[in-house]
Amino acid sequence: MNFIQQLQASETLNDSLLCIGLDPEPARFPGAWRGDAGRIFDFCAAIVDATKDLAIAFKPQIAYFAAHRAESQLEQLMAHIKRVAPHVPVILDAKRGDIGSTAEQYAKEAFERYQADAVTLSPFMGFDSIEPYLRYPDKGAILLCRTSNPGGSDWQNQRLADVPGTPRLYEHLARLAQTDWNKNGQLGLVVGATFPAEIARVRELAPTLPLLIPGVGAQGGDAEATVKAGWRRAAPEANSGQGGPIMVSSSRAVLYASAGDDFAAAARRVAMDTRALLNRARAA
Ligand SMILES: O=C(O)c1cc(=O)[nH]c(=O)n1[C@@H]1O[C@H](COP(=O)(O)O)[C@@H](O)[C@H]1O
Repeated sequence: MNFIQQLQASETLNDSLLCIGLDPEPARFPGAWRGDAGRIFDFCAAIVDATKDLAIAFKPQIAYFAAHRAESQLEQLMAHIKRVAPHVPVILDAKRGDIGSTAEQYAKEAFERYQADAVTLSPFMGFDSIEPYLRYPDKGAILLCRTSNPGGSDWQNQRLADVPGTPRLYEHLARLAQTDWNKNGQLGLVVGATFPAEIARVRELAPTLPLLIPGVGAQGGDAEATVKAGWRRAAPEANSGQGGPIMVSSSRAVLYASAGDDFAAAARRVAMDTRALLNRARAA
């Protein structure tokens, strides 16, 4: 199964559009684990175990592991997810972007070392910085397009020429990702839940691509507007050009729903509520 097929299967099996972000911060761990970077695996594994029937995908953020010299715990976590939730694809959030020869090493890191099903990438350096990832045709490569942070507007929302009607940078990228760059049909795009109008525009330009949509929960994005803007019912005919999956991602709101020993049960409750909210918007 390639990444898009994995997403379609997990959306159906877990009846979910919710991606759970794994951003472990030892300072926020519960009880006796607080401040203990040696518990990163235990914390994340408990969250995975509590939510594995609720998620379309998991998304570990590599910086939260590397900052604590916890790469071996990330390897352990990836193996754990494959073991207990083989039906839920894993996106390594690394936002890599570099010249081709270095990108080859990053691709190897994501797909061979960590066995990720997809990776997030910064497309700022152009197609040759993306191409090495396309040599793994079953894996997903998800390009930053219209990010959730306020500074996302600094570049991404600029027009390519100072002429009304000229595409904005994020629109140009969405079009390229849907067409010329998508050699093996494995590209996806990141669009922030904090900008629903732009999600709708990206969906117009990239009707079949998977969209990773962070920014609900802690960043205050509108979950309902996000689904309305990005989700389209798949048309019955194959290759109809519609209905790319969406993964609406939340990290802190799920992980730190409780600071107590009931953190995993609390994470499950928030994940259930968020999944239900997204599903109601999908049905509306
Ligand atoms: O690629 C991402 O996942 C990402 C893109 C983006 O535009 N905004 C964004 O917040 N993210 C990531 O999504 C997560 C957001 O976490 P919460 O705000 O806690 O839900 C972090 O790991 C960010 O690095």
